[in-house]
Amino acid sequence: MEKTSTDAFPSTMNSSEKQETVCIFGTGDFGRSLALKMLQCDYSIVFGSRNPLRSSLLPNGAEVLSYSEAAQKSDIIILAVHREHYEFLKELTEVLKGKILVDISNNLKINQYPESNAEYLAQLVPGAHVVKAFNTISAWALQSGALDANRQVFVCGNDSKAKQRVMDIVRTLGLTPLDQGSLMAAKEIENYPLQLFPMWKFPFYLSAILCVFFFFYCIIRDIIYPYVNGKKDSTFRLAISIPNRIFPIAALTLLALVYLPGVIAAILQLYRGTKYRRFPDWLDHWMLCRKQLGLVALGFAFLHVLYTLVIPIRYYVRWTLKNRTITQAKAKTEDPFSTSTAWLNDSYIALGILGFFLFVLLGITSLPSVSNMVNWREFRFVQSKLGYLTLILCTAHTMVYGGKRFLSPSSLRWYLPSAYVIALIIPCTVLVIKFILILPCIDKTLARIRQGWERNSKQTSNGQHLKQSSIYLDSQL
Ligand SMILES: Cc1cc2nc3c(=O)[nH]c(=O)nc-3n(C[C@H](O)[C@H](O)[C@H](O)COP(=O)(O)OP(=O)(O)OC[C@H]3O[C@@H](n4cnc5c(N)ncnc54)[C@H](O)[C@@H]3O)c2cc1C
Ligand SMILES: NC(=O)C1=CN([C@@H]2O[C@H](COP(=O)(O)OP(=O)(O)OC[C@H]3O[C@@H](n4cnc5c(N)ncnc54)[C@H](OP(=O)(O)O)[C@@H]3O)[C@@H](O)[C@H]2O)C=CC1
Ligand code: HEM
Ligand SMILES: [Fe+3]
Repeated sequence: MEKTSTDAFPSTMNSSEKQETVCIFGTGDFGRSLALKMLQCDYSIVFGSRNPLRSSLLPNGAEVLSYSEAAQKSDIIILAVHREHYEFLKELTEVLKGKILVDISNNLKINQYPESNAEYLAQLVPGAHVVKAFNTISAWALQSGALDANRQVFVCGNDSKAKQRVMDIVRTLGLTPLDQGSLMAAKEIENYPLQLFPMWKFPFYLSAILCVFFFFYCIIRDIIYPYVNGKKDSTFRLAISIPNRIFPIAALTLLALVYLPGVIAAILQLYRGTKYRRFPDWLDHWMLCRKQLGLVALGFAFLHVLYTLVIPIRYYVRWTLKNRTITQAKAKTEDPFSTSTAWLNDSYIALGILGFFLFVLLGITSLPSVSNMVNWREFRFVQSKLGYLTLILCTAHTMVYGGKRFLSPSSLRWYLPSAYVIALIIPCTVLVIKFILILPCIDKTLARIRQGWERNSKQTSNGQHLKQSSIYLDSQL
């Protein structure tokens, strides 16, 4: 599309303090809500409607005309009409020439049409300057003022002056415009409101897979095995014992998976000898949802702690203790006190408590109100260094919990080791690789690569450098 300057049209100011006149096509929900908000901000509003005389419920102070009459009143026209009805604009091509057409439309499905609604509009009315905006704001939020959750308005368009004027309106309405570039970005902007928690999808699916896998694993080891071998009904374990295995295991595994992409990235950088090559998409995406992975892990850790707190009041636990005491009294024997067991027991619980404390600290620093108070270095220190310490403590907690039984053949059931042994595979792998990576000789090379040094620097010209998008997580914080 050719870029014509929007200087040609002067902004239609009514008086010194009054804002300009803006035309809104369509008297539906969104058109009315936007008009009300704009009138409150001192704009003059002219509606364009199929039936100017029959339009009702319109905010006081707004004028209603036919589409072509309304278009002549302003050089900014906000199109509050569904894409399916854009056809009528073809007849207005002459009137709309050189005007700013703001496309606010959304679709019902991702990629519903081959081209974005805004690009389609630009094809329909080639003489106008199409700007995409407002589609992520709901009519209800505009009217009720409940915009705290999302004040961001993504804006894109090919004519920078037209885009600037729309961004000025957005700002005047008390919203935050975010320039997303040319109209080519419209498709992505239109997809935003249709995505349901995009960054949470991977963590949720992953935790669902982990939980299902360990659920069946525990059912086999803790319920089916005792039944087959001793006709014992252990189904009551489904309520607390098994969840209190699945949840901590999920917490530990997910925590390790937060730190695994960092070490994979480091290995890739070492192997390639440069930081200027993009990571594969899967790694990029994984890196970008580490915060969400971490928070889901924290949720599971909380559940584990709650389930652990109720252990002493469980009937099964009280019965076992009482029964053992009675059996010992009858047999006139007693368990000798084992200092090493006491040490192991206290140690694993202490490690769990400390690990959980740091875990919560990580969660607190990820709250925007807290992360905004610390600078980038401090945030990285907490997230990276304390994060690894959390992983070390939680892994140690699980290992010491295994204690003397850890890897002993007697704890195998149908050749299956205890669930926590499997849960330790990923955390231990991450910690071992991290340990290797921080060995001085490797760490030095990695640090140089991350400062921009390249092993084969002669082969790559500076102009071709591609920045890795995943490392820069600041936008997420
Ligand atoms: C409860 C909880 C909450 C979390 N909240 C957040 C959150 O709010 N936000 C968030 O982003 N993550 C969050 N996370 C995820 C995680 O803690 C962070 O992503 C953490 O930074 C990952 O650490 P890393 O060492 O693997 O980091 P990486 O960023 O992968 O860094 C690895 C190493 O490379 C270095 N490095 C990385 N990039 C560069 C570069 N471009 N140049 C030079 N050196 C570089 C770093 O100094 C670091 O030593 C959370 C995790 C948990 C468990
Ligand atoms: N509602 C919301 O919360 C949001 C809506 N949007 C977008 O805003 C646009 C308008 O949405 P909304 O106001 O909810 O929709 P409505 O159905 O409430 O309003 C659409 C308006 O379009 C006009 N129109 C023009 N031609 C036709 C036609 N052939 N058939 C029917 N109506 C026509 C009508 O106005 P008239 O009768 O005056 O001609 C009608 O009132 C959509 O593109 C939507 O995706 C974006 C973000 C949020
Ligand atoms: C206040 C903090 C914590 C306490 C008091 C605690 C206590 C316990 C206890 C008592 C057990 C044994 C449960 C049983 O006998 O069934 C256990 C097991 C376990 N804990 Fe913790 N824990 C804490 C935090 C954590 C954290 C933060 C993690 C990991 C992220 C974790 C991971 C595990 C794992 C993987 C097991 C083994 C589960 C199994 O297979 O039975 N714990 N913990
Ligand atoms: Fe143009």
